[in-house]
Amino acid sequence: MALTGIRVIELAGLAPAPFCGMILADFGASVIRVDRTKVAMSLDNQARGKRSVALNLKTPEGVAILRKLCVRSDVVLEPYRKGVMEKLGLGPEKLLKENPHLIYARLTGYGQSGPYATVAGHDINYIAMSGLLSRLGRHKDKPYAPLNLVADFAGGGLTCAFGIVLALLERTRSGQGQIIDASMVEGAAYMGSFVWKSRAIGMWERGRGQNMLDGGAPFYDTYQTADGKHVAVGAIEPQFYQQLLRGLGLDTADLPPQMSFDHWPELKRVFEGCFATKTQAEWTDIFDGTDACVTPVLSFDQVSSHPHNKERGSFVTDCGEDESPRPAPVLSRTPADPCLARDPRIGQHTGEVLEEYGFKSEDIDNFVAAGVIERNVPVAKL
Ligand SMILES: C[C@H](CCC[C@H](C)C(=O)SCCNC(=O)CCNC(=O)[C@H](O)C(C)(C)COP(=O)(O)OP(=O)(O)OC[C@H]1O[C@@H](n2cnc3c(N)ncnc32)[C@H](O)[C@@H]1OP(=O)(O)O)[C@H]1CC[C@H]2[C@@H]3[C@H](O)C[C@@H]4C[C@H](O)CC[C@]4(C)[C@H]3C[C@H](O)[C@]12C
Repeated sequence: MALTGIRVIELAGLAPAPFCGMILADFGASVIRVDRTKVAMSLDNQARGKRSVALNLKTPEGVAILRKLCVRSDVVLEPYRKGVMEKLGLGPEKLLKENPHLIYARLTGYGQSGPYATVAGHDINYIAMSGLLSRLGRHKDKPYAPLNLVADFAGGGLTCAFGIVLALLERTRSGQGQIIDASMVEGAAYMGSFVWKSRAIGMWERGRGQNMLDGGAPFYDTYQTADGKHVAVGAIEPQFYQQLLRGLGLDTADLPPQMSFDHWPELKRVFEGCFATKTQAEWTDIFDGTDACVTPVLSFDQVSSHPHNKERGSFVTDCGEDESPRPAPVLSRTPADPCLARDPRIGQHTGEVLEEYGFKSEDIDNFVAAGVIERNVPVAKL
């Protein structure tokens, strides 16, 4: 796999950093998640392929152990509020001095500087601060956050993983590590570059929910079908729009022009009436194989058995029968090979990892006795 041989230390966080760690693990990195001790249950549901070490960083021994892990690693990924790592004696200056090759990734909401740097926040706050949230939502409705996808995962976890891969690539030339300041506000804003830059051509001149790609246009929206399900319509280009009208049994001559903003509400009502006459499956039969850009809105239950996704193997099932998306994109020679074993328990790999990093077994036993680390070895079922 592309990242085989790369050693990553991920400090356990809420959602964005776990996703970043999972991406790296999916593509072959050895990812060790450092969990707190005395925790009943992991919050990490993106733990695929990771190992867990339970370490009390509020002890000097715990800090020393982490430093030793970082000396022999390529990447450390930290998801805490600005200043937390420095307070623990684990700041980047110190760790990079001990290991100049280390890539020190800091994944936060507001970044490492500025008046908000130390303030708590979540995805919705970060997309609000990026400007994007002001553009998301329906006409005459309040701004609406699309799950916690934009900042936490696209602007956060994925962007940070990209930064790590860039730094690893650059390190092959310079031999040096570096610090990555991954702010979810900036990651989300950057992901929104198309929106920013297409303002110049008037794409967002109208209010929220009244533009072509934000639910304003009748040819770029979802519609309810006769069985209460939905279809998604994305027929932007005139030649595809014509195919949409053909499938709906509508005649261009009876309708206002596609790009007449003032007629969009009226045209939407026409489309709503049409789509309400047949079931989702019936519309799928009509539109499948055409360029009308109409697709069923699939539920999580339906998605892996759709013939297209099924043929490509777009979803994987783990040993607990849980389905999830396979890693993307697909690399031809070195594709990801996601681990299908059960997620690690907190501290499941403490002993194994510490031995791998050169700790003696008697020292490991002493750390356990002192409450610096925890081992949680699963009991074999007979
Ligand atoms: C799925 C839910 C997650 C939702 C995601 C949400 C929408 C997001 O947007 S996540 C993005 C959040 N923002 C960031 O990550 C930005 C950067 N980070 C921060 O700004 C902050 O970390 C913070 C604001 C997120 C949290 O601040 P906090 O004050 O808590 O922490 P910090 O200041 O960073 O300091 C950390 C301290 O911890 C110490 N530490 C760290 N490691 C160790 C260690 N190994 N040993 C000892 N100490 C350690 C460190 O030193 C710091 O100490 P100090 O403070 O003294 O300096 C999930 C959200 C809630 C979940 C549910 C909930 O938990 C209840 C259930 C629990 C159960 O177990 C499972 C089911 C739950 C229902 C659970 C389910 C889901 O997981 C959630 C809903």
